[in-house]
Amino acid sequence: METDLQLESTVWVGSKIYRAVLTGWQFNWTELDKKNRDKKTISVPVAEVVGVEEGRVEILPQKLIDDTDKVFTVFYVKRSSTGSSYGLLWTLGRTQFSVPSRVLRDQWTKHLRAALKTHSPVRPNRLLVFINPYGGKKKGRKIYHSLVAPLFELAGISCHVIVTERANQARDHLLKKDLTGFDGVVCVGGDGMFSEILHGLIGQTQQEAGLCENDLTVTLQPCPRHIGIIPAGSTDCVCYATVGVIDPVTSALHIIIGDSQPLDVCSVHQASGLVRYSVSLLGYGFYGDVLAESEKHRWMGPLRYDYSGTMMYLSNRSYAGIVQYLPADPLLSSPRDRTRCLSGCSVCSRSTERLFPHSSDAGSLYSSHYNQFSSDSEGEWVTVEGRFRCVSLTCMSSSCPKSPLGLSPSAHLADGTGDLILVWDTHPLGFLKFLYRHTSTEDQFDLPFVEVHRVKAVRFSLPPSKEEEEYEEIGGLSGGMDEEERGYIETVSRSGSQQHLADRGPGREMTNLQKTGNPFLCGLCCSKAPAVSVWNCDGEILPSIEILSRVHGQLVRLYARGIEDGAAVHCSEDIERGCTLQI
Ligand SMILES: CCCCCCCCCCCCC/C=C/[C@@H](O)[C@H](COP(=O)(O)O)NC(=O)CCCCC
Ligand SMILES: Nc1ncnc2c1ncn2[C@@H]1O[C@H](COP(=O)(O)OP(=O)(O)O)[C@@H](O)[C@H]1O
Ligand SMILES: [Ca+2]
Repeated sequence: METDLQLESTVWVGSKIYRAVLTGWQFNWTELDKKNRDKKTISVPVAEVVGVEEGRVEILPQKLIDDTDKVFTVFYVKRSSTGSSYGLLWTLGRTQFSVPSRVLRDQWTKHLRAALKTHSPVRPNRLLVFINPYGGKKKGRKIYHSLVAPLFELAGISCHVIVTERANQARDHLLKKDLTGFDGVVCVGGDGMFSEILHGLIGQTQQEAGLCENDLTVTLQPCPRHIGIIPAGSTDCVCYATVGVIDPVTSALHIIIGDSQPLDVCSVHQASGLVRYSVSLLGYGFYGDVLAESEKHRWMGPLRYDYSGTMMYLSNRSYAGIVQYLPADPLLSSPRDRTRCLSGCSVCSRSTERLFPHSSDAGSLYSSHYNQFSSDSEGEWVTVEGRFRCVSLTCMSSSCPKSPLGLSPSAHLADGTGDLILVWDTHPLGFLKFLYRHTSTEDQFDLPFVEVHRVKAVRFSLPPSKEEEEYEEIGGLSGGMDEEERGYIETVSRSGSQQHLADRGPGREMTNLQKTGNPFLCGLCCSKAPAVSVWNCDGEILPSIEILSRVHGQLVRLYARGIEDGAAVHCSEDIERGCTLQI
């Protein structure tokens, strides 16, 4: 039987006989018994077919073609559980079909390819790929060329590949070069590399739209190009939180089939304008100190975070600060509602309607972005002041292999809000309990010294008494910076004027860790601790302490689909915790 996008015939897979049916949206093949009765059916959505080739074809580890006249091979997405990770692992499924004639073989390949074009219009044709050869365990190049490039080739995607030679090369390229013809940008690296792509694409989009990124109140234009992440970094949080596993093949398959996951982005401003964007972690205190310390130990690779985390825990620091936040609508969702943002999340879908009220399809999203920060609809700011172990803002769960449920397990990828986590100063064992709960399913917010708020914006400032001490000791915290970078550290004084660290005079205090060289003594015995910490912004140290951050709903789109519902099956602990799983 044959119509435009439909085809049905008898086929053989190995020695077994099947009836194969293409219905347009679905391709399936059913094993038949000797009396022609149906046995098992395998069904693949056309949207998840990766490619169709004439003959018997192998792709990995290398492409081998045996162009047998009456055989065609179909490649498609196959799911398997990982056991340990939250999401589902995708692998490349491959089935070789034999048919009675070459004519029928050609009909099958023609129809399947036509169905792919018709039903998967969002697939990328051309991609710009940046590889950071130094990220994570320095395996970016190998991962791309051995695991990813063959899949892109199979899917007929053409790629322009740039192996970076310096930090910020990818960002600068995106800001300066004409991106016409590229459907998306892929980064092979970690969260820092993703952040470069994020800055490049957001900046380039605002330039084209004539919008000023420095203006905190401006409604930024969502980026029309998708970002793909092939994980090859240290934390790989953005990949883990949007796909559910750290696996280059899974991520490559999401890119190939043109999956689309919107993502909220925080912009971070100081008085003089935009400082950076953040998606995974904007953290002051513990996470800032861990990052600053870890930069001195980059040679350790991903282990630098474990080492620095231990050192910073033992140094037992807390910092004074004033936190102001603008709460999000509590009727829409809450960071304590025990839901999980999964693929097709209803909270995020409703947010799309709210953020883009006049758009009926994704294509028109970019012309009707609702002003999310108009002063009349802002609401009331809340102010808290005190000493904190850490102050963190994340606009997604920020789950990662270190913390499978993340910094805020019920945060949403695309709801236009972020979660503000305030950990007040507490006893070292209390703080250890808080940190340890990130590695298990125990609720890290169910502690008396922890608060979590769903917010639209956050402001952080130093209490008046800290103003003088502000940068006295930042030299000890900005361990990863060279002299030149340190010179750039500046603050906004309470009167609003900016002052350079270099202008602040002599007498910079050493941190206790520097004085004693002993983290135990430093944390537990010495009295003088640094007065200020630094901000960790997705793995970069910010040059300012007093900042204002706001969430921009669904500012970028990733080639991902969120964590698939099938993952719920593997999360028995979550069900015990009473989670409602959002579908
Ligand atoms: C006693 C056990 C303590 C375990 C604490 C676990 C807490 C883990 C939370 C991790 C949140 C990660 C948020 C992501 C941050 C990344 O953007 C950033 C840069 O990543 P990359 O470019 O890949 O290097 N990573 C970090 O800042 C690492 C934080 C590690 C904190 C221990
Ligand atoms: N060729 C390069 N040399 C040095 N640094 C680079 C290069 N390319 C990218 N970077 C920078 O390396 C930093 C870390 O990269 P990332 O891929 O996130 O690895 P990791 O997860 O190990 O930190 C990023 O901030 C990025 O700007
Ligand atoms: Ca969010």
